[in-house]
Amino acid sequence: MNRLSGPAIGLFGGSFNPAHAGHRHVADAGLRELGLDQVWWMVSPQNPLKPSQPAVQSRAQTIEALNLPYAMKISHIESQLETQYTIDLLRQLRRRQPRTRFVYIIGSDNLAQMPLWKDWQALFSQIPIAVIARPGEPLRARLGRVASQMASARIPENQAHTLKNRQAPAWTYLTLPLNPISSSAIRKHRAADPT
Ligand SMILES: Nc1ncnc2c1ncn2[C@@H]1O[C@H](COP(=O)(O)OP(=O)(O)OP(=O)(O)O)[C@@H](O)[C@H]1O
Ligand SMILES: O=C(O)c1ccc[n+]([C@@H]2O[C@H](COP(=O)([O-])O)[C@@H](O)[C@H]2O)c1
Repeated sequence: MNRLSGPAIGLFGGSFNPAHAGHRHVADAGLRELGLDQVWWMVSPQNPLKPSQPAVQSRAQTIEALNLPYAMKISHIESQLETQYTIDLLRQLRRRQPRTRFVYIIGSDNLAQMPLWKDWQALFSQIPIAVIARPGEPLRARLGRVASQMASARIPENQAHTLKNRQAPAWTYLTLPLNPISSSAIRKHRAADPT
């Protein structure tokens, strides 16, 4: 089962407009439930499926304000490699760090949306994926197209800590206590009460 022996790193991509405690909940799950050595908070320059985002640096500052623990890093790798699509980023990262055990981490809203991503099946064949349940999405995501198409590669939640050592395709769905926070709710609240 063990294909690589380097550090186990969770790749946690996001718009982070702004970063919030729900993101920390996801990254904590990466360290605790997946047993990863590090989680990289990769600030996406521009999610191809979202409207134009504020500058990367200003969004990164909202991550800094969360005072992340040592095992979590803010990463600008997507800006450095000039990738916009996750599959392109992963291919480059795997070439640059062939021994590292990368795990890709997403919230369940992104699993449901994944058929819109570039080459999503290739993404599953590149890297193990951990999906963290999110309010409003679990049933739709679990029963969605991606989950059913990838059903044979799914590993039980109680084996999540083995994901980092598995050959892709392999994924798990973590039904931790849900965290309801979202960036859009924060933006809406701020727009309504800018004081
Ligand atoms: N509360 C949460 N629970 C689980 N996953 C989350 C939560 N908040 C964000 N995520 C996940 O974190 C990643 C980055 O999310 P993102 O920066 O887009 O925040 P967001 O709150 O989803 O933003 P918006 O509301 O603007 O869409 C995504 O994979 C998303 O699914
Ligand atoms: O590769 C794609 O087609 C793709 C489409 C939508 C989103 N993503 C990635 O998904 C991650 C989460 O995005 P977001 O906006 O939901 O935080 C972020 O790293 C994006 O680059 C990737």
